[in-house]
Amino acid sequence: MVHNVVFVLGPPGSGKGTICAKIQEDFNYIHLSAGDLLRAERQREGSEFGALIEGHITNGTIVPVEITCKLLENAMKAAGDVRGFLVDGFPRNQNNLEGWNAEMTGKVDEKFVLYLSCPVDICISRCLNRGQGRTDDNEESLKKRVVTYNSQTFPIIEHFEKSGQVREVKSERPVEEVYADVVKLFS
Ligand SMILES: Nc1ncnc2c1ncn2[C@@H]1O[C@H](COP(=O)(O)OP(=O)(O)OP(=O)(O)O)[C@@H](O)[C@H]1O
Ligand SMILES: O=c1ccn([C@@H]2O[C@H](COP(=O)(O)O)[C@@H](O)[C@H]2O)c(=O)[nH]1
Ligand SMILES: [Mg+2]
Repeated sequence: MVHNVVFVLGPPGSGKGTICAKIQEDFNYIHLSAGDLLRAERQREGSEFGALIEGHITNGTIVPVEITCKLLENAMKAAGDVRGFLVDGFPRNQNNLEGWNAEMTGKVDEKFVLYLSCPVDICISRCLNRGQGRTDDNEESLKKRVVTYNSQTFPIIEHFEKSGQVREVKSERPVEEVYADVVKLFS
């Protein structure tokens, strides 16, 4: 079975999780946040990757693709028959992209990349006020996450842009305005 996939990318705090939750509710797409899957794996008793994942999350660096891709693939297999998957926060660097392509080519139909663009100062302020107790929502980790985003993730968005796959939605606006533009891409 070939699964429809929409990648959702943008800086930390740009609203990826918020928008994906709304799409999931309205369009029978399943939201798979790579970060959430890694946080769950970090907490899983007996996981051999817990300490490694924690180190990467705190430092804003990127977990090797073998781990993240396996978590995503397992979640997709477990979901059953749905319209597609919103893969939130992945692929984040060249390693992620190459590993995903090696493992998933032929198993997925990549529809487009939803790029939520937002100025970094707004994103940082949103993360600092998110109130979810994330270990990486502090000034120090956020600085590192932004460096990683600019140096490794933005080039991946540029890569997709070159093949015409990117749909940019400006997400510094109120959620309902952002979502109204996103809906047009799924309708
Ligand atoms: N358009 C918006 N306007 C104002 N606040 C927003 C908007 N979108 C999201 N937020 C808020 O900003 C915070 C970050 O949003 P969210 O968790 O969706 O971002 P994210 O892109 O998934 O971040 P991360 O990459 O860190 O996981 C949350 O507290 C959310 O409620
Ligand atoms: O594909 C991924 C996704 C996430 N990470 C790590 O998790 C944190 C948090 O990710 P969010 O998308 O903000 O929830 C991120 O900074 C990375 O350390 C990853 O390695 N690979
Ligand atoms: Mg998120």
